Amino acid sequence: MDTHSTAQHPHTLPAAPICMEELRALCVALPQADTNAQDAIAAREATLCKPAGSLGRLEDLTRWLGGWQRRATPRLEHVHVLIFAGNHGVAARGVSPWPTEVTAQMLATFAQGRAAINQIARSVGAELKAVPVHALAPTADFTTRPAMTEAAFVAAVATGFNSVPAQCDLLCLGEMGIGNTTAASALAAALSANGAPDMTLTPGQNWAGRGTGLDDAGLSHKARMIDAALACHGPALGLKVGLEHAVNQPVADGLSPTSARSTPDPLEAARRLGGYELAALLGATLAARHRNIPVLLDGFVCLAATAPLTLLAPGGLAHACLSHCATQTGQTRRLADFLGMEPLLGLGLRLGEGSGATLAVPLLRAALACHTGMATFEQAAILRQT
Ligand SMILES: O=C(O)c1ccc[n+]([C@@H]2O[C@H](COP(=O)([O-])O)[C@@H](O)[C@H]2O)c1
Ligand SMILES: Cc1cc2nc[nH]c2cc1C
Repeated sequence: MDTHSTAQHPHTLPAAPICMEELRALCVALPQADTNAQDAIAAREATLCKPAGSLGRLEDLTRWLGGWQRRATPRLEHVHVLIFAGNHGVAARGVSPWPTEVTAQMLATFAQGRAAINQIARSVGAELKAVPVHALAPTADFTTRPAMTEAAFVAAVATGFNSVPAQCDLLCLGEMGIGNTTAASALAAALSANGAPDMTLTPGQNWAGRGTGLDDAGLSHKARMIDAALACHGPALGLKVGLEHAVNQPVADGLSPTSARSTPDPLEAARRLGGYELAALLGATLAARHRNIPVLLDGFVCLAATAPLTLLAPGGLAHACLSHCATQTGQTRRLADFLGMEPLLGLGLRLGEGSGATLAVPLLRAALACHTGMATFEQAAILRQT
């Protein structure tokens, strides 16, 4: 029995979902943070020898860790990095300057311990695992049809769900997949329209970024491909397609723009516009929530992949922190603002692989060290002026 755990969690650990209905049920029946642990942490924080609130977000992070770990004394002994890798049919449309072979080549590099994330994980004392999803077979080109079948989407979610280690104090999530910033952009555009007045989609150019290094012409082409995907799937998702999306694409599932459903479905958006590794990221984040594990999300692709959780249940991503935004004006910032999340780091990071999430681990270790190691005012014999 763990003496630091403040309450027995009432939630039994669910199995991975095997169909959309089970997945949806798991996404809406989420355990909440342990408020007893959070209150105990806040109470101790107030006694520590520093002006109240002077450690800023570090104080919030300790409370966040404890609340989701359900521990008044959180711990960071077992920190894991999980990278999900997948390939994308839309890559055949020239949306990335790199060939899709790079996805498998980087997986081999992770296995050899020679990628950036291997060095970062080692340097912060985290264990790394990279998982190919759907055997790296590409999704369908989502500019003309859904990226995944329901069965393959749910199987990829289950891969992520089942990859979360049983003994884990903090999970850093990352991804690898040539073309996946186009999928993330299309998904972010669709999901953010969920909150827009009248469900109107914003143009692809609002969501397209340079990814792994597109030039200006490549960036415009990528925005057009995102618009094509939105034109194809928007109506079936109940989203209003604007003129900028009208690029003579076939309309998905025989729906016309005027026969749009009135209830948008974030999981259906993820199936149509996402990718296998994005689905696995969703599954891992969902499993972490059901297993009391706080999560660090690595940038834009991870954020877009897991955004359906927030749209399906209020606070669905409350157990997750966004590690970084490369810039203050890019699409990660836009999506973070939409989801009400504030990144921990900047640093101009735009690698992926879980690099930003893992770089944030020392911040959490420092926050925890302050919380557990500092003297109280009483121990330090410090009195406030009266
Ligand atoms: O995380 C980021 O900010 C980020 C920005 C650009 C590219 N990436 C990585 O680059 C790959 C996708 O880029 P692209 O241009 O092929 O869509 C994928 O492996 C991501 O991990 C990652
Ligand atoms: C070389 C390379 C390494 C990566 N790591 C994550 N995404 C990547 C994309 C490329 C192209």
